[in-house]
Amino acid sequence: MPELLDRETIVSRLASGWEYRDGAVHRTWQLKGFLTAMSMANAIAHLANEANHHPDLSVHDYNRLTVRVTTHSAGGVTENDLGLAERIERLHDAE
Ligand SMILES: C[C@H](O)[C@H](O)[C@H]1CNC2=NC(N)=NC(=O)C2=N1
Repeated sequence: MPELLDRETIVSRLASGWEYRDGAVHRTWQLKGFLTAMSMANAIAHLANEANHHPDLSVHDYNRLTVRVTTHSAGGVTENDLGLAERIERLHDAE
């Protein structure tokens, strides 16, 4: 089982815009519209499924997308979560 990381390690490795709270790393984006937010959610879903690491995704308030990444089996944030957060971040940069 992957090892839980401590707060200092997590916070020092998060890209700007990401937050650590309640045992997970989160980011919310405001996109151009509802469909753009849905498309980004789908792109994340594909990437996550390939990695077999599944975040919580919420499209809300018309054009906002919130992603929450944690490792359920470990009960908190592990290397897998920081890795997925980085890949999501790169995907967003590319869009
Ligand atoms: C069997 C399979 O590898 C596990 O159920 C995986 C799938 N995706 C997962 N995703 C997340 N976020 N946490 C997990 O603990 C997890 N476990």
